[in-house]
Amino acid sequence: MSEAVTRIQIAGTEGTDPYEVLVGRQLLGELAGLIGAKAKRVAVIHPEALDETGEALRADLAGQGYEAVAIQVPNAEEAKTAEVAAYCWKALGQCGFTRTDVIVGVGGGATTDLAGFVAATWLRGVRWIAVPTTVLAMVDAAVGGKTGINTAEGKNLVGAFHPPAGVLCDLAALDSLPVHDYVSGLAEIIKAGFIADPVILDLIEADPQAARTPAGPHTAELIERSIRVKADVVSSDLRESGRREILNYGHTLGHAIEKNERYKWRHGAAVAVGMHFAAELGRLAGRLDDATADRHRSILESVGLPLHYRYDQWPKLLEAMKVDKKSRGDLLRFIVLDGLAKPTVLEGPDPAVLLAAYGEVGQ
Ligand SMILES: NC(=O)c1ccc[n+]([C@@H]2O[C@H](COP(=O)([O-])OP(=O)(O)OC[C@H]3O[C@@H](n4cnc5c(N)ncnc54)[C@H](O)[C@@H]3O)[C@@H](O)[C@H]2O)c1
Ligand SMILES: O=C(O)C(=O)C[C@@H](O)[C@H](O)[C@H](O)COP(=O)(O)O
Ligand SMILES: [Zn+2]
Repeated sequence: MSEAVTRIQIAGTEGTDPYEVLVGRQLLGELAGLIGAKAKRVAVIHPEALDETGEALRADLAGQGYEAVAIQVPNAEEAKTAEVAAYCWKALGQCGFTRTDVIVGVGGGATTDLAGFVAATWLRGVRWIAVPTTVLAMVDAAVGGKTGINTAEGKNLVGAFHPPAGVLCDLAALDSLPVHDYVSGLAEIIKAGFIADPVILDLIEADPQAARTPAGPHTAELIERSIRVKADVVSSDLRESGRREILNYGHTLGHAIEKNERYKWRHGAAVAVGMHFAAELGRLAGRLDDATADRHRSILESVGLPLHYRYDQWPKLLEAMKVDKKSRGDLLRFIVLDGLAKPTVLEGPDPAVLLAAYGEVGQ
């Protein structure tokens, strides 16, 4: 694999600064430049699973003269709570964190969502840098400035648009990722393939088993292509006024499943079921051809992602979907495909069509 560093630009829009997503290895040397000369303090927010990484980063920054603190948070979705955000605010307050100081979020998407949210809210917004360590966080969560936490009522219901100053995707981090988490990230990569870049689908279909590990031949290309899809979308619609909604493909049902599972399912697994549902919905609404709809099942299954969820849970899922951020009043809205790489919005589908689509997913 090439040791070159790829730099992907995100445009600064709507009053925000441009920034870069770097993909490569041994990128931590880039951190000081991103932190900048004005910062005196740096807070490294990391999950329990990465305590050694978090502490090494803290020690390195302290060696460079910063007052560096490490803030350890729970793993995975347990970090995306108001209580954990309050714990982080307390730690920042206790070390006298000011508007020129910088937060570094190191971890998976749950950690970068939390760290970004803490950065967005502390003193009404401080600089932050994302160091994603899962494939999902590299290709999606750490890019684009959506930050947030969950509530009992739903996924990501509290949050802010607050782009990072930079994103460092060190591919070496993926070597320690459990296969279950690696595969979960493939769901967002496959999403990018269906909504915008079908070459992604071809690369995975060429050898689905190889795609399940970071040692696969196309790992860097899959990650970079997915980041480019996201970069293109968020560069033109940071605050989801329109086009950005396509990144929500599979998420309407996916988020409802996550809530129903009390956030114990991995996000990517729930989104995989959600994309299967969206494909069936597109097909039944007369938008999507059979071959592309069937391709969802085959590719998701080939890498080991789930297609199905409990049929008896439909009433609860329908209720949860009503608070999806794409809903307007009582109108449910879904991203579906008019064809491969042709995402569009389906507004207020007939409840019978929704149920029929779930009939293909529920078991
Ligand atoms: N903001 C966005 O635009 C956006 C986009 C997509 C997903 N998300 C969010 O991202 C979250 C999912 O992120 P995820 O799939 O990365 O899961 P995650 O953050 O829950 O991480 C999965 C597990 O892996 C551990 N981990 C992280 N890096 C590791 C490494 N290198 N080695 C070993 N263990 C490691 C974590 O501590 C955790 O236990 C969800 O909350 C989802 O809503 C946000
Ligand atoms: O960046 C976006 O926009 C997305 O929708 C990307 C999704 O993969 C991601 O899970 C996001 O957090 C969902 O956003 P939400 O607004 O539906 O909570
Ligand atoms: Zn997602």
